[in-house]
Amino acid sequence: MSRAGLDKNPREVAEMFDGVAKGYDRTNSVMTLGFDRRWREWSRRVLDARAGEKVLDLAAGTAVSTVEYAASGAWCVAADFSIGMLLGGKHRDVPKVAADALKLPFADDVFDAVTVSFGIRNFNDTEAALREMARVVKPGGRLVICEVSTPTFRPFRFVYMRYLLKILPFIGRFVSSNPDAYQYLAESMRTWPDQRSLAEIIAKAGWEDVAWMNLTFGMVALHRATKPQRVDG
Ligand SMILES: C[S@@+](CC[C@H](N)C(=O)[O-])C[C@H]1O[C@@H](n2cnc3c(N)ncnc32)[C@H](O)[C@@H]1O
Repeated sequence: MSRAGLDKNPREVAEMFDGVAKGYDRTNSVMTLGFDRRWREWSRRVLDARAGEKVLDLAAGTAVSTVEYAASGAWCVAADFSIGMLLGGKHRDVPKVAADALKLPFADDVFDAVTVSFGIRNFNDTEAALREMARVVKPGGRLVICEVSTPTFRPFRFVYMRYLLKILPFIGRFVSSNPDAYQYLAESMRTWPDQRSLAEIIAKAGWEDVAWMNLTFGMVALHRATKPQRVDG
């Protein structure tokens, strides 16, 4: 079965996710020991979507987070370029759109908020995607990113980087239909920027008030930011 390389070729990434879509939700819960529920819960709280708002859940996969945001009464759309993943979430009653994060099929300034959970690490140009997200969000609109990150407690970080990420592909052999994808998962996690570096990329892409909070010892981080208000004149 296919896996993407670290150049994150969009076709390879989409094919890889098509290949793991069946059973993705279950595998995800097993691999995270159920912590994914808590991380999604925190994302929902930080996003703070309200009735009447329009929210873009980008790289939404099976729309597992999208339905959680939609429970607030906001209009939430799940966008992803893996049709397999979107189909995997067909039982979830939210609008779904096939879309590439680097070329979104939406007009400028239409969403109140944009969010990405465990997706941005797979984009082949992080900064360009962040600029594209800023384009579709209204001035003053919000960005929330939930992504794996770098554990903050030094001894744990050592064990995590040295051992846990190494056994991930091995575990993938037992729980996934595409074990090679778990090799990619471990490699992409090891090479992903830490909390501060990602905050700098977000700011460089034009977002302001960038801040983050660590979840589960920093294994996951939630970054939030705001699109600057338009300056007249
Ligand atoms: C690990 S899954 C996360 C899915 C979901 N957000 C969740 O929290 O379970 C990553 C998703 O990112 C999507 N993705 C990766 N690169 C993308 C891109 N350039 N445009 C749109 N979706 C992308 C993949 O297709 C996949 O569904």
